[in-house]
Amino acid sequence: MDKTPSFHASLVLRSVILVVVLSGLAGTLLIAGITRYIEPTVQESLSKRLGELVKTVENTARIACYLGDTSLATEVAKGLLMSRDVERVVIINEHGVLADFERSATTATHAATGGIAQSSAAQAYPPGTLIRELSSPFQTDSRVGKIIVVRNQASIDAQVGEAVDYIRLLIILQTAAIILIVTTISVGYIAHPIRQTATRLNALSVMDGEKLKVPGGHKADEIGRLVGNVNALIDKQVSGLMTERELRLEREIEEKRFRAIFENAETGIFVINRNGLLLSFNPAFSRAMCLNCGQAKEPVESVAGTQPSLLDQLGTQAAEVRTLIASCLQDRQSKSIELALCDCGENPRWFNMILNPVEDDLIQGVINDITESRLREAHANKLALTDPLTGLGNRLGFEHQIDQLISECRLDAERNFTLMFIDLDRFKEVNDSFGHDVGDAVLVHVARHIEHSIRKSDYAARLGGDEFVILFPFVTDKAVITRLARSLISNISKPVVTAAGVRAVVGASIGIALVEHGDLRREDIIKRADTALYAVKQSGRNDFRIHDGNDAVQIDG
Ligand SMILES: Nc1nc2c(ncn2[C@@H]2O[C@H](COP(=O)(O)OP(=O)(O)OP(=O)(O)O)[C@@H](O)[C@H]2O)c(=O)[nH]1
Repeated sequence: MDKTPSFHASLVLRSVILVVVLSGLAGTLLIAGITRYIEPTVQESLSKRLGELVKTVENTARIACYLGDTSLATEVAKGLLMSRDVERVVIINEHGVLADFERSATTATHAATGGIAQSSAAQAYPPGTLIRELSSPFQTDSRVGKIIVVRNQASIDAQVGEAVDYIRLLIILQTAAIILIVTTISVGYIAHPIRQTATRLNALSVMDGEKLKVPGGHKADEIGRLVGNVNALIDKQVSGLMTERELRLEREIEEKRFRAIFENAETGIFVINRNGLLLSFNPAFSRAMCLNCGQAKEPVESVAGTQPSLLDQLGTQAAEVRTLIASCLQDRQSKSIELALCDCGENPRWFNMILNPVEDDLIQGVINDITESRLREAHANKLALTDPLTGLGNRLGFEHQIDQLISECRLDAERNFTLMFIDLDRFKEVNDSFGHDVGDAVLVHVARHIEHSIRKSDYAARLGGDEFVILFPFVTDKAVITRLARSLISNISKPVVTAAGVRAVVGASIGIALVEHGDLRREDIIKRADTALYAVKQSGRNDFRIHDGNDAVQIDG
Protein backbone atom coordinates (compact mmCIF):
# COMPACT_ATOMS: atom_id res chain seq x y z
CA MET A 1 0.00 0.00 0.00
CA ASP A 2 2.88 2.33 0.87
CA LYS A 3 4.39 3.64 -2.33
CA THR A 4 7.77 5.34 -2.16
CA PRO A 5 7.41 8.55 -4.18
CA SER A 6 9.25 8.50 -7.50
CA PHE A 7 12.47 10.43 -7.66
CA HIS A 8 11.04 13.35 -9.62
CA ALA A 9 8.09 13.58 -7.19
CA SER A 10 10.30 13.56 -4.11
CA LEU A 11 9.67 16.47 -1.79
CA VAL A 12 13.39 16.81 -1.10
CA LEU A 13 14.39 16.94 -4.74
CA ARG A 14 11.70 19.46 -5.58
CA SER A 15 12.66 21.60 -2.59
CA VAL A 16 16.36 21.46 -3.52
CA ILE A 17 15.64 22.36 -7.15
CA LEU A 18 13.51 25.27 -5.98
CA VAL A 19 16.20 26.44 -3.57
CA VAL A 20 18.94 26.10 -6.25
CA VAL A 21 16.93 28.03 -8.81
CA LEU A 22 15.89 30.77 -6.40
CA SER A 23 19.32 31.04 -4.78
CA GLY A 24 21.01 31.05 -8.21
CA LEU A 25 18.67 33.79 -9.36
CA ALA A 26 19.20 35.81 -6.21
CA GLY A 27 23.00 35.26 -6.41
CA THR A 28 23.12 36.36 -10.06
CA LEU A 29 21.14 39.50 -9.29
CA LEU A 30 23.35 40.14 -6.27
CA ILE A 31 26.53 39.70 -8.30
CA ALA A 32 25.26 42.03 -11.04
CA GLY A 33 24.27 44.63 -8.45
CA ILE A 34 27.52 44.41 -6.53
CA THR A 35 29.62 44.52 -9.70
CA ARG A 36 27.95 47.77 -10.70
CA TYR A 37 28.50 49.21 -7.26
CA ILE A 38 31.99 47.97 -6.59
CA GLU A 39 33.69 49.37 -9.69
CA PRO A 40 33.27 53.12 -8.96
CA THR A 41 33.95 52.42 -5.30
CA VAL A 42 37.29 50.81 -6.07
CA GLN A 43 38.08 53.59 -8.59
CA GLU A 44 37.36 56.23 -6.01
CA SER A 45 39.42 54.53 -3.39
CA LEU A 46 42.38 54.28 -5.81
CA SER A 47 42.08 57.95 -6.70
CA LYS A 48 42.14 58.78 -3.03
CA ARG A 49 45.16 56.59 -2.51
CA LEU A 50 46.86 58.22 -5.51
CA GLY A 51 46.18 61.69 -4.10
CA GLU A 52 47.69 60.69 -0.78
CA LEU A 53 50.70 59.23 -2.59
CA VAL A 54 51.25 62.41 -4.55
CA LYS A 55 50.87 64.38 -1.34
CA THR A 56 53.86 62.52 0.18
CA VAL A 57 56.17 63.70 -2.66
CA GLU A 58 54.58 67.08 -3.21
CA ASN A 59 57.13 69.07 -1.16
CA THR A 60 60.08 67.43 -2.95
CA ALA A 61 58.46 68.11 -6.33
CA ARG A 62 57.96 71.79 -5.37
CA ILE A 63 61.68 72.08 -4.54
CA ALA A 64 62.60 70.30 -7.78
CA CYS A 65 60.42 72.70 -9.74
CA TYR A 66 61.65 75.74 -7.83
CA LEU A 67 65.29 74.79 -8.39
CA GLY A 68 64.64 73.32 -11.88
CA ASP A 69 66.36 70.19 -10.60
CA THR A 70 65.65 67.47 -13.14
CA SER A 71 67.40 64.77 -11.18
CA LEU A 72 65.27 65.51 -8.11
CA ALA A 73 62.22 65.57 -10.32
CA THR A 74 63.32 62.24 -11.81
CA GLU A 75 63.71 60.83 -8.29
CA VAL A 76 60.20 61.94 -7.43
CA ALA A 77 58.74 60.54 -10.67
CA LYS A 78 60.50 57.20 -10.30
CA GLY A 79 59.43 57.01 -6.71
CA LEU A 80 55.78 57.47 -7.73
CA LEU A 81 56.13 54.92 -10.49
CA MET A 82 56.99 52.36 -7.87
CA SER A 83 53.30 52.30 -7.09
CA ARG A 84 51.50 49.89 -9.47
CA ASP A 85 48.62 52.31 -9.63
CA VAL A 86 50.76 54.88 -11.51
CA GLU A 87 51.30 54.62 -15.26
CA ARG A 88 53.10 57.90 -16.01
CA VAL A 89 54.52 60.82 -14.04
CA VAL A 90 55.26 64.23 -15.57
CA ILE A 91 56.83 67.10 -13.57
CA ILE A 92 56.87 70.48 -15.22
CA ASN A 93 58.16 73.86 -14.06
CA GLU A 94 57.99 77.20 -15.70
CA HIS A 95 60.94 76.32 -17.92
CA GLY A 96 59.68 73.07 -19.21
CA VAL A 97 59.39 69.38 -18.42
CA LEU A 98 61.69 68.31 -15.60
CA ALA A 99 60.72 64.65 -15.70
CA ASP A 100 58.39 62.51 -17.74
CA PHE A 101 58.43 58.85 -16.90
CA GLU A 102 56.14 56.07 -18.06
CA ARG A 103 55.80 52.59 -16.59
CA SER A 104 56.50 51.00 -19.92
CA ALA A 105 59.66 53.22 -20.47
CA THR A 106 62.59 52.68 -18.21
CA THR A 107 64.28 56.10 -18.83
CA ALA A 108 63.10 59.65 -18.94
CA THR A 109 61.22 60.37 -22.10
CA HIS A 110 61.66 64.13 -21.92
CA ALA A 111 64.25 66.65 -20.99
CA ALA A 112 63.63 70.19 -20.08
CA THR A 113 62.56 71.45 -23.44
CA GLY A 114 60.11 74.18 -22.66
CA GLY A 115 58.07 76.11 -20.08
CA ILE A 116 54.75 75.28 -18.53
CA ALA A 117 53.00 76.84 -21.39
CA GLN A 118 54.62 74.39 -23.72
CA SER A 119 53.26 71.39 -21.90
CA SER A 120 49.70 71.89 -22.95
CA ALA A 121 49.84 68.23 -23.94
CA ALA A 122 48.23 67.57 -20.54
CA GLN A 123 44.95 68.02 -22.36
CA ALA A 124 45.62 64.64 -24.00
CA TYR A 125 45.97 62.80 -20.69
CA PRO A 126 43.38 60.06 -20.14
CA PRO A 127 40.43 60.72 -17.83
CA GLY A 128 41.20 60.25 -14.14
CA THR A 129 44.73 61.78 -14.53
CA LEU A 130 45.79 63.64 -11.42
CA ILE A 131 47.19 67.11 -12.17
CA ARG A 132 48.35 69.04 -9.18
CA GLU A 133 49.70 72.60 -9.24
CA LEU A 134 52.91 73.08 -7.26
CA SER A 135 53.54 76.29 -5.32
CA SER A 136 56.86 77.80 -4.33
CA PRO A 137 58.36 76.35 -1.11
CA PHE A 138 58.77 79.95 0.06
CA GLN A 139 55.72 81.67 -1.34
CA THR A 140 52.69 79.46 -1.24
CA ASP A 141 50.72 81.77 -3.49
CA SER A 142 53.35 81.62 -6.26
CA ARG A 143 53.10 78.68 -8.72
CA VAL A 144 56.39 77.01 -9.72
CA GLY A 145 55.14 74.03 -11.67
CA LYS A 146 52.86 71.05 -11.65
CA ILE A 147 52.97 67.31 -11.27
CA ILE A 148 50.86 65.12 -13.56
CA VAL A 149 50.19 61.54 -12.52
CA VAL A 150 48.46 59.26 -15.03
CA ARG A 151 46.75 56.29 -13.45
CA ASN A 152 47.67 52.70 -14.41
CA GLN A 153 44.22 51.75 -15.77
CA ALA A 154 45.16 48.12 -16.43
CA SER A 155 46.26 47.69 -12.85
CA ILE A 156 43.13 49.42 -11.55
CA ASP A 157 40.91 47.25 -13.76
CA ALA A 158 42.73 44.18 -12.51
CA GLN A 159 42.16 45.27 -8.93
CA VAL A 160 38.43 45.93 -9.60
CA GLY A 161 38.20 42.51 -11.28
CA GLU A 162 39.87 40.87 -8.29
CA ALA A 163 37.46 42.56 -5.91
CA VAL A 164 34.45 41.54 -8.00
CA ASP A 165 35.72 37.98 -8.34
CA TYR A 166 36.24 37.78 -4.62
CA ILE A 167 32.72 38.96 -3.86
CA ARG A 168 31.30 36.69 -6.55
CA LEU A 169 33.11 33.78 -4.95
CA LEU A 170 31.71 34.76 -1.58
CA ILE A 171 28.18 34.91 -2.99
CA ILE A 172 28.58 31.55 -4.73
CA LEU A 173 29.90 30.00 -1.56
CA GLN A 174 27.07 31.54 0.41
CA THR A 175 24.50 30.25 -2.09
CA ALA A 176 26.06 26.79 -1.97
CA ALA A 177 25.97 26.94 1.82
CA ILE A 178 22.31 27.98 1.77
CA ILE A 179 21.47 25.12 -0.63
CA LEU A 180 23.35 22.70 1.59
CA ILE A 181 21.66 23.95 4.74
CA VAL A 182 18.17 23.98 3.18
CA THR A 183 18.68 20.50 1.71
CA THR A 184 19.94 19.18 5.02
CA ILE A 185 16.99 20.73 6.86
CA SER A 186 14.51 19.49 4.23
CA VAL A 187 15.86 15.97 4.32
CA GLY A 188 16.71 15.61 7.96
CA TYR A 189 14.09 17.73 9.59
CA ILE A 190 11.09 17.49 7.29
CA ALA A 191 11.28 14.77 4.63
CA HIS A 192 12.80 12.09 6.83
CA PRO A 193 10.27 12.37 9.70
CA ILE A 194 7.43 12.49 7.18
CA ARG A 195 8.72 9.39 5.40
CA GLN A 196 9.26 7.69 8.74
CA THR A 197 5.70 8.56 9.79
CA ALA A 198 4.30 7.34 6.46
CA THR A 199 6.14 4.01 6.81
CA ARG A 200 4.89 3.57 10.38
CA LEU A 201 1.37 4.50 9.31
CA ASN A 202 1.45 1.84 6.64
CA ALA A 203 2.53 -0.84 9.10
CA LEU A 204 0.17 0.34 11.83
CA SER A 205 -2.24 -2.23 13.24
CA VAL A 206 -4.97 0.20 14.20
CA MET A 207 -7.42 -2.47 15.33
CA ASP A 208 -4.89 -3.55 17.98
CA GLY A 209 -4.92 -0.03 19.38
CA GLU A 210 -1.56 0.97 17.89
CA LYS A 211 -0.87 4.67 17.51
CA LEU A 212 1.58 6.68 15.42
CA LYS A 213 4.64 7.88 17.33
CA VAL A 214 5.69 11.51 17.00
CA PRO A 215 9.21 11.60 15.49
CA GLY A 216 11.78 12.81 18.04
CA GLY A 217 12.05 16.58 18.37
CA HIS A 218 8.77 17.22 16.55
CA LYS A 219 6.34 17.12 19.45
CA ALA A 220 5.45 20.78 19.34
CA ASP A 221 5.77 21.52 15.62
CA GLU A 222 3.58 20.96 12.57
CA ILE A 223 4.70 17.32 12.16
CA GLY A 224 3.76 16.67 15.78
CA ARG A 225 0.35 18.24 15.16
CA LEU A 226 -0.08 16.23 11.96
CA VAL A 227 0.70 12.97 13.79
CA GLY A 228 -1.70 13.99 16.59
CA ASN A 229 -4.45 14.70 14.06
CA VAL A 230 -3.78 11.40 12.25
CA ASN A 231 -4.06 9.56 15.60
CA ALA A 232 -7.33 11.36 16.34
CA LEU A 233 -8.59 10.38 12.90
CA ILE A 234 -7.52 6.78 13.49
CA ASP A 235 -9.38 6.82 16.83
CA LYS A 236 -12.50 8.01 15.08
CA GLN A 237 -12.16 5.45 12.31
CA VAL A 238 -11.51 2.63 14.77
CA SER A 239 -14.48 3.61 16.89
CA GLY A 240 -16.61 3.81 13.72
CA LEU A 241 -15.34 0.40 12.62
CA MET A 242 -16.02 -1.09 16.05
CA THR A 243 -19.55 0.28 16.02
CA GLU A 244 -20.07 -1.01 12.51
CA ARG A 245 -18.68 -4.41 13.49
CA GLU A 246 -20.98 -4.57 16.50
CA LEU A 247 -23.95 -3.56 14.38
CA ARG A 248 -23.03 -6.16 11.77
CA LEU A 249 -22.75 -8.79 14.49
CA GLU A 250 -26.08 -7.78 15.96
CA ARG A 251 -27.59 -7.90 12.51
CA GLU A 252 -26.15 -11.36 11.88
CA ILE A 253 -27.56 -12.56 15.20
CA GLU A 254 -30.91 -10.97 14.37
CA GLU A 255 -30.85 -12.56 10.95
CA LYS A 256 -30.04 -15.95 12.43
CA ARG A 257 -32.80 -15.50 15.00
CA PHE A 258 -35.21 -14.41 12.33
CA ARG A 259 -34.12 -17.28 10.09
CA ALA A 260 -34.68 -19.73 12.96
CA ILE A 261 -38.11 -18.26 13.60
CA PHE A 262 -38.80 -18.25 9.89
CA GLU A 263 -37.71 -21.86 9.47
CA ASN A 264 -39.34 -23.23 12.61
CA ALA A 265 -42.48 -21.15 12.79
CA GLU A 266 -45.76 -22.99 12.78
CA THR A 267 -47.12 -20.10 10.80
CA GLY A 268 -46.52 -20.18 7.07
CA ILE A 269 -44.62 -17.10 5.94
CA PHE A 270 -44.18 -16.15 2.31
CA VAL A 271 -43.44 -13.32 -0.08
CA ILE A 272 -45.24 -12.98 -3.40
CA ASN A 273 -45.25 -10.48 -6.22
CA ARG A 274 -48.35 -8.91 -7.73
CA ASN A 275 -48.84 -11.97 -9.96
CA GLY A 276 -48.85 -14.33 -7.02
CA LEU A 277 -45.43 -15.82 -7.80
CA LEU A 278 -43.75 -17.07 -4.62
CA LEU A 279 -40.41 -15.34 -4.09
CA SER A 280 -39.70 -16.99 -0.75
CA PHE A 281 -41.52 -19.15 1.76
CA ASN A 282 -40.78 -21.13 4.90
CA PRO A 283 -41.28 -24.84 5.61
CA ALA A 284 -44.60 -24.22 7.40
CA PHE A 285 -45.97 -22.59 4.25
CA SER A 286 -44.64 -25.46 2.20
CA ARG A 287 -46.43 -27.93 4.49
CA ALA A 288 -49.68 -25.98 4.44
CA MET A 289 -49.67 -25.83 0.65
CA CYS A 290 -48.47 -29.45 0.30
CA LEU A 291 -45.62 -28.13 -1.88
CA ASN A 292 -43.34 -31.03 -1.05
CA CYS A 293 -45.74 -33.88 -0.40
CA GLY A 294 -45.66 -35.00 -4.01
CA GLN A 295 -49.37 -34.44 -4.34
CA ALA A 296 -49.40 -30.71 -4.86
CA LYS A 297 -52.51 -29.64 -6.68
CA GLU A 298 -50.41 -28.06 -9.40
CA PRO A 299 -46.71 -28.38 -10.27
CA VAL A 300 -44.69 -26.52 -7.66
CA GLU A 301 -42.68 -24.73 -10.34
CA SER A 302 -44.46 -22.55 -12.82
CA VAL A 303 -44.22 -23.71 -16.40
CA ALA A 304 -42.30 -20.72 -17.74
CA GLY A 305 -40.15 -19.78 -14.77
CA THR A 306 -38.59 -21.21 -11.71
CA GLN A 307 -40.94 -19.76 -9.13
CA PRO A 308 -43.98 -21.59 -7.86
CA SER A 309 -47.23 -19.72 -7.89
CA LEU A 310 -49.43 -19.32 -4.84
CA LEU A 311 -52.51 -19.10 -7.01
CA ASP A 312 -51.81 -22.51 -8.54
CA GLN A 313 -52.28 -24.05 -5.10
CA LEU A 314 -55.66 -22.50 -4.38
CA GLY A 315 -57.94 -24.20 -6.87
CA THR A 316 -61.31 -22.44 -7.15
CA GLN A 317 -60.29 -19.81 -4.59
CA ALA A 318 -57.45 -18.51 -6.81
CA ALA A 319 -59.60 -15.79 -8.42
CA GLU A 320 -60.68 -14.47 -5.03
CA VAL A 321 -57.08 -14.34 -3.80
CA ARG A 322 -55.94 -12.66 -7.04
CA THR A 323 -58.49 -9.90 -6.43
CA LEU A 324 -57.35 -9.65 -2.81
CA ILE A 325 -53.69 -9.21 -3.91
CA ALA A 326 -54.65 -6.38 -6.27
CA SER A 327 -56.72 -4.58 -3.64
CA CYS A 328 -53.98 -5.07 -1.00
CA LEU A 329 -51.41 -3.39 -3.28
CA GLN A 330 -53.80 -0.67 -4.39
CA ASP A 331 -55.03 0.28 -0.90
CA ARG A 332 -51.61 -0.33 0.72
CA GLN A 333 -53.49 -2.10 3.51
CA SER A 334 -53.34 -5.58 4.87
CA LYS A 335 -56.14 -7.92 3.81
CA SER A 336 -57.17 -11.32 5.07
CA ILE A 337 -59.13 -14.24 3.80
CA GLU A 338 -60.12 -17.68 5.04
CA LEU A 339 -59.35 -20.50 2.69
CA ALA A 340 -60.72 -24.03 2.61
CA LEU A 341 -58.08 -26.31 1.16
CA CYS A 342 -57.35 -30.00 1.26
CA ASP A 343 -54.20 -31.54 2.70
CA CYS A 344 -52.11 -34.17 0.96
CA GLY A 345 -54.55 -36.84 2.12
CA GLU A 346 -57.44 -34.79 0.68
CA ASN A 347 -58.73 -34.01 4.18
CA PRO A 348 -60.37 -30.61 4.42
CA ARG A 349 -58.27 -27.96 6.12
CA TRP A 350 -59.00 -24.33 6.82
CA PHE A 351 -56.45 -21.54 6.69
CA ASN A 352 -56.43 -17.89 7.57
CA MET A 353 -54.24 -15.92 5.17
CA ILE A 354 -53.15 -12.32 5.83
CA LEU A 355 -51.50 -10.27 3.08
CA ASN A 356 -49.38 -7.21 3.93
CA PRO A 357 -48.11 -4.86 1.24
CA VAL A 358 -44.37 -4.21 1.49
CA GLU A 359 -42.03 -2.22 -0.72
CA ASP A 360 -41.47 -2.78 -4.47
CA ASP A 361 -44.97 -4.04 -5.15
CA LEU A 362 -44.35 -7.12 -3.06
CA ILE A 363 -46.61 -8.72 -0.53
CA GLN A 364 -45.56 -10.48 2.63
CA GLY A 365 -48.08 -13.01 3.72
CA VAL A 366 -48.72 -15.28 6.67
CA ILE A 367 -50.91 -18.32 6.62
CA ASN A 368 -52.23 -20.10 9.71
CA ASP A 369 -53.91 -23.44 9.88
CA ILE A 370 -57.20 -22.78 11.64
CA THR A 371 -58.62 -26.25 11.08
CA GLU A 372 -58.46 -27.17 14.76
CA SER A 373 -60.17 -24.00 15.89
CA ARG A 374 -62.69 -24.39 13.08
CA LEU A 375 -63.41 -27.93 14.24
CA ARG A 376 -63.60 -26.80 17.87
CA GLU A 377 -65.92 -24.03 16.83
CA ALA A 378 -68.03 -26.44 14.81
CA HIS A 379 -68.07 -28.82 17.74
CA ALA A 380 -69.07 -26.03 20.12
CA ASN A 381 -71.75 -24.94 17.69
CA LYS A 382 -72.95 -28.49 17.43
CA LEU A 383 -73.07 -28.80 21.22
CA ALA A 384 -74.97 -25.54 21.45
CA LEU A 385 -77.49 -26.85 18.94
CA THR A 386 -77.64 -30.45 20.22
CA ASP A 387 -79.74 -32.09 22.88
CA PRO A 388 -77.21 -33.77 25.16
CA LEU A 389 -79.52 -36.63 26.14
CA THR A 390 -80.61 -37.90 22.75
CA GLY A 391 -77.97 -36.45 20.41
CA LEU A 392 -80.72 -34.94 18.28
CA GLY A 393 -80.92 -31.17 17.74
CA ASN A 394 -82.25 -28.95 20.53
CA ARG A 395 -84.69 -26.03 20.42
CA LEU A 396 -81.98 -23.58 19.23
CA GLY A 397 -80.88 -25.99 16.51
CA PHE A 398 -84.46 -26.44 15.43
CA GLU A 399 -84.99 -22.65 15.22
CA HIS A 400 -81.83 -22.23 13.08
CA GLN A 401 -82.92 -25.04 10.84
CA ILE A 402 -86.50 -23.85 10.30
CA ASP A 403 -85.27 -20.28 9.70
CA GLN A 404 -82.88 -21.61 7.07
CA LEU A 405 -85.68 -23.50 5.34
CA ILE A 406 -87.96 -20.47 5.47
CA SER A 407 -85.34 -18.23 3.83
CA GLU A 408 -84.70 -20.84 1.12
CA CYS A 409 -88.45 -21.01 0.45
CA ARG A 410 -88.61 -17.24 0.24
CA LEU A 411 -85.93 -17.28 -2.46
CA ASP A 412 -87.44 -20.19 -4.37
CA ALA A 413 -91.23 -20.49 -4.76
CA GLU A 414 -90.81 -24.18 -5.66
CA ARG A 415 -89.30 -24.99 -2.28
CA ASN A 416 -91.53 -26.50 0.43
CA PHE A 417 -91.25 -28.49 3.65
CA THR A 418 -93.17 -30.20 6.42
CA LEU A 419 -92.97 -29.66 10.16
CA MET A 420 -93.89 -32.51 12.46
CA PHE A 421 -94.40 -32.12 16.25
CA ILE A 422 -94.31 -35.34 18.29
CA ASP A 423 -95.42 -35.32 21.94
CA LEU A 424 -95.21 -38.55 23.91
CA ASP A 425 -98.33 -39.77 25.67
CA ARG A 426 -98.28 -40.78 29.30
CA PHE A 427 -94.59 -40.19 29.59
CA LYS A 428 -95.05 -38.65 33.01
CA GLU A 429 -96.32 -42.01 34.24
CA VAL A 430 -93.07 -43.67 33.16
CA ASN A 431 -91.07 -41.09 35.05
CA ASP A 432 -93.29 -41.37 38.05
CA SER A 433 -93.40 -45.17 38.01
CA PHE A 434 -89.82 -46.05 37.13
CA GLY A 435 -87.83 -42.92 37.76
CA HIS A 436 -86.07 -40.36 35.54
CA ASP A 437 -83.41 -42.77 34.34
CA VAL A 438 -86.00 -45.02 32.78
CA GLY A 439 -87.71 -41.92 31.43
CA ASP A 440 -84.40 -40.86 29.89
CA ALA A 441 -83.90 -44.29 28.39
CA VAL A 442 -87.33 -44.10 26.82
CA LEU A 443 -86.53 -40.65 25.40
CA VAL A 444 -83.27 -42.00 23.88
CA HIS A 445 -85.13 -45.00 22.51
CA VAL A 446 -87.72 -42.73 20.83
CA ALA A 447 -84.91 -40.54 19.42
CA ARG A 448 -83.31 -43.61 17.78
CA HIS A 449 -86.68 -44.56 16.31
CA ILE A 450 -87.04 -41.10 14.86
CA GLU A 451 -83.52 -41.14 13.46
CA HIS A 452 -84.12 -44.47 11.74
CA SER A 453 -87.37 -43.27 10.26
CA ILE A 454 -86.00 -40.17 8.51
CA ARG A 455 -83.48 -39.45 5.74
CA LYS A 456 -80.16 -37.63 6.08
CA SER A 457 -81.60 -34.47 4.58
CA ASP A 458 -84.35 -34.40 7.25
CA TYR A 459 -83.77 -32.78 10.63
CA ALA A 460 -84.89 -34.05 14.06
CA ALA A 461 -84.69 -32.32 17.45
CA ARG A 462 -85.98 -32.63 21.02
CA LEU A 463 -87.46 -29.32 22.04
CA GLY A 464 -87.59 -30.29 25.72
CA GLY A 465 -89.32 -32.87 27.98
CA ASP A 466 -91.07 -35.43 25.80
CA GLU A 467 -91.53 -33.08 22.80
CA PHE A 468 -89.80 -33.95 19.51
CA VAL A 469 -89.86 -32.24 16.16
CA ILE A 470 -88.94 -33.28 12.60
CA LEU A 471 -88.40 -31.06 9.55
CA PHE A 472 -88.84 -32.68 6.12
CA PRO A 473 -87.41 -30.40 3.41
CA PHE A 474 -88.92 -30.91 -0.08
CA VAL A 475 -91.68 -33.14 1.33
CA THR A 476 -95.27 -31.99 1.43
CA ASP A 477 -96.91 -35.03 -0.06
CA LYS A 478 -99.67 -35.92 2.41
CA ALA A 479 -99.55 -39.58 1.56
CA VAL A 480 -95.87 -39.74 2.31
CA ILE A 481 -96.28 -37.75 5.48
CA THR A 482 -99.22 -39.88 6.58
CA ARG A 483 -97.18 -43.03 6.07
CA LEU A 484 -94.30 -41.58 8.06
CA ALA A 485 -96.56 -40.46 10.91
CA ARG A 486 -98.23 -43.81 11.18
CA SER A 487 -94.92 -45.63 11.14
CA LEU A 488 -93.58 -43.39 13.92
CA ILE A 489 -96.68 -43.82 16.10
CA SER A 490 -96.52 -47.55 15.62
CA ASN A 491 -92.84 -47.83 16.49
CA ILE A 492 -92.91 -45.43 19.45
CA SER A 493 -95.93 -47.19 20.91
CA LYS A 494 -94.10 -50.49 21.15
CA PRO A 495 -93.02 -51.30 24.71
CA VAL A 496 -89.49 -50.28 25.63
CA VAL A 497 -87.42 -52.70 27.67
CA THR A 498 -84.59 -50.94 29.43
CA ALA A 499 -81.18 -52.38 30.28
CA ALA A 500 -82.42 -52.82 33.81
CA GLY A 501 -85.23 -54.98 32.52
CA VAL A 502 -88.00 -52.42 33.04
CA ARG A 503 -90.76 -52.50 30.48
CA ALA A 504 -92.18 -49.08 29.69
CA VAL A 505 -94.86 -48.11 27.25
CA VAL A 506 -95.59 -44.65 25.82
CA GLY A 507 -97.65 -43.39 22.91
CA ALA A 508 -97.07 -40.56 20.40
CA SER A 509 -99.36 -37.71 19.39
CA ILE A 510 -98.27 -35.97 16.18
CA GLY A 511 -99.26 -32.56 14.80
CA ILE A 512 -98.11 -31.78 11.25
CA ALA A 513 -97.87 -28.48 9.35
CA LEU A 514 -97.39 -28.53 5.58
CA VAL A 515 -95.50 -25.45 4.31
CA GLU A 516 -95.97 -24.92 0.59
CA HIS A 517 -96.66 -21.26 -0.01
CA GLY A 518 -98.31 -18.28 1.60
CA ASP A 519 -97.28 -17.00 5.00
CA LEU A 520 -93.74 -18.11 5.91
CA ARG A 521 -93.45 -16.75 9.44
CA ARG A 522 -91.91 -19.21 11.89
CA GLU A 523 -94.47 -18.56 14.62
CA ASP A 524 -97.38 -19.23 12.24
CA ILE A 525 -95.90 -22.51 11.03
CA ILE A 526 -95.22 -23.71 14.59
CA LYS A 527 -98.67 -22.64 15.62
CA ARG A 528 -100.24 -24.74 12.84
CA ALA A 529 -98.32 -27.87 13.91
CA ASP A 530 -99.18 -27.10 17.53
CA THR A 531 -102.86 -26.72 16.68
CA ALA A 532 -102.85 -30.06 14.90
CA LEU A 533 -101.09 -31.67 17.89
CA TYR A 534 -103.54 -30.15 20.32
CA ALA A 535 -106.36 -31.58 18.22
CA VAL A 536 -104.80 -35.05 18.52
CA LYS A 537 -104.41 -34.71 22.30
CA GLN A 538 -108.01 -33.60 22.50
CA SER A 539 -109.24 -36.52 20.49
CA GLY A 540 -107.62 -39.19 22.64
CA ARG A 541 -103.87 -39.22 21.80
CA ASN A 542 -101.62 -41.68 19.87
CA ASP A 543 -102.71 -40.31 16.55
CA PHE A 544 -101.77 -37.53 14.10
CA ARG A 545 -103.39 -34.52 12.41
CA ILE A 546 -102.17 -32.55 9.37
CA HIS A 547 -102.66 -28.82 9.07
CA ASP A 548 -102.09 -27.80 5.45
CA GLY A 549 -102.40 -24.05 5.98
CA ASN A 550 -106.13 -23.71 5.53
CA ASP A 551 -107.49 -23.29 9.01
CA ALA A 552 -110.68 -25.08 8.16
CA VAL A 553 -109.01 -28.24 6.90
CA GLN A 554 -107.77 -30.80 9.34
CA ILE A 555 -106.96 -34.13 8.00
CA ASP A 556 -107.51 -36.92 10.36
CA GLY A 557 -104.72 -39.46 10.61
N1 LIG B 1 -86.93 -38.57 32.26
C1 LIG B 1 -87.07 -37.32 31.86
N2 LIG B 1 -88.22 -36.68 32.05
C2 LIG B 1 -88.42 -35.42 31.63
C3 LIG B 1 -87.40 -34.75 30.96
N3 LIG B 1 -87.86 -33.51 30.65
C4 LIG B 1 -89.12 -33.42 31.10
N4 LIG B 1 -89.48 -34.59 31.70
C5 LIG B 1 -90.73 -34.97 32.29
O1 LIG B 1 -91.60 -35.34 31.22
C6 LIG B 1 -92.89 -35.15 31.62
C7 LIG B 1 -93.69 -34.50 30.54
O2 LIG B 1 -94.94 -34.15 30.97
P1 LIG B 1 -96.24 -34.37 30.13
O3 LIG B 1 -96.02 -34.25 28.66
O4 LIG B 1 -97.32 -33.54 30.69
O5 LIG B 1 -96.54 -35.89 30.47
P2 LIG B 1 -97.48 -36.85 29.69
O6 LIG B 1 -97.72 -37.93 30.65
O7 LIG B 1 -96.81 -37.27 28.45
O8 LIG B 1 -98.75 -36.08 29.36
P3 LIG B 1 -99.57 -36.08 28.00
O9 LIG B 1 -98.75 -35.53 26.97
O10 LIG B 1 -100.75 -35.31 28.31
O11 LIG B 1 -99.85 -37.53 27.78
C8 LIG B 1 -92.78 -34.36 32.91
O12 LIG B 1 -93.08 -35.23 34.02
C9 LIG B 1 -91.39 -33.88 33.02
O13 LIG B 1 -90.91 -33.81 34.34
C10 LIG B 1 -86.19 -35.42 30.75
O14 LIG B 1 -85.22 -34.93 30.18
N5 LIG B 1 -86.10 -36.72 31.24
